[in-house]
Amino acid sequence: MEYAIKVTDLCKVYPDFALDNVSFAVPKGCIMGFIGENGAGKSTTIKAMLNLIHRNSGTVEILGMDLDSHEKEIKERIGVVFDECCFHDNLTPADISKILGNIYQSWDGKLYQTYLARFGLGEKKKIKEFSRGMKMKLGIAAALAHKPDVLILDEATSGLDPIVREEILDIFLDFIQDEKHAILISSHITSDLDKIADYLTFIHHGKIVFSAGRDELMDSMGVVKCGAEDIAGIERDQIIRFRKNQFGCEVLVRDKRAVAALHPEMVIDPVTTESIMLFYSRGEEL
Ligand SMILES: Nc1ncnc2c1ncn2[C@@H]1O[C@H](COP(=O)(O)OP(=O)(O)OP(=O)(O)O)[C@@H](O)[C@H]1O
Repeated sequence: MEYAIKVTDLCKVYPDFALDNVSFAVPKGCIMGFIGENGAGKSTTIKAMLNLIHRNSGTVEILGMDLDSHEKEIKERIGVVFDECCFHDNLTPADISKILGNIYQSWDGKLYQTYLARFGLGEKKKIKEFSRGMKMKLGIAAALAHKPDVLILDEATSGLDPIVREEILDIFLDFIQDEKHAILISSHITSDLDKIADYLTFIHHGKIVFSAGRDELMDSMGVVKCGAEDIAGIERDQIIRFRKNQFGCEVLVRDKRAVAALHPEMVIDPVTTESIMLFYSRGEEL
């Protein structure tokens, strides 16, 4: 498999937080959803992957190039959007086109204008007059207009209403039709990831808990609904996490078919990205 992004043993130490040997890889032609609760380390990983903050150790390869030795070439071929607008308030979208046209060899002013029109953004309006959602859309238009091969998005759809979000998700799905392309997207909006992500990487307290195909996860894992006393009957190696509630217990199991075969009487619900996150973040281990 060819990878667009390969992060290996990335470590970053802050006084009260550390990224602990973070490793994951995004295959070409795929969208990777990067999930984890607030403070789990998603933005720190993304910033360290882009050399925006110093990393203590680890390597990052993007499009087959090492970040440290090919930073300039890599930055020409990736589009990055953060949840905070990175353009000065007094600029207009037209100013940004001039600036980015001087930075990126592959800047396509016409394509940029097409996205501005599609997102309903006036070229002459100052960014300080933009709403949060408009700023996010501007960031996405700018990231796409230099025709990158890889998009890296940190909470880039968080300020957008459901209609615009759906439009942006369609743009991402279009983008990925080119099998040389790839997207890494961190998001708390797990329903968006359920629509577009091929892979999910889950980070918890600075450590990767899993990085796997979303279909594979959804197809294998299940949530057993049972009484607290029934947990003991489930095979120990099947239990990932459990949560008690007022009605009994919910157990996230590794292989729902194997559990169903052994316990035909048990009710097993499908998982969602959100339920997996909740079990890992809030659930208990046996
Ligand atoms: N410059 C910094 N100095 C010290 N600690 C920092 C710094 N930046 C981030 N951290 C800490 O790193 C941890 C991870 O933060 P990070 O922003 O990566 O989380 P996140 O998963 O992106 O969270 P969110 O979903 O809330 O955006 C937090 O505990 C945060 O306080």
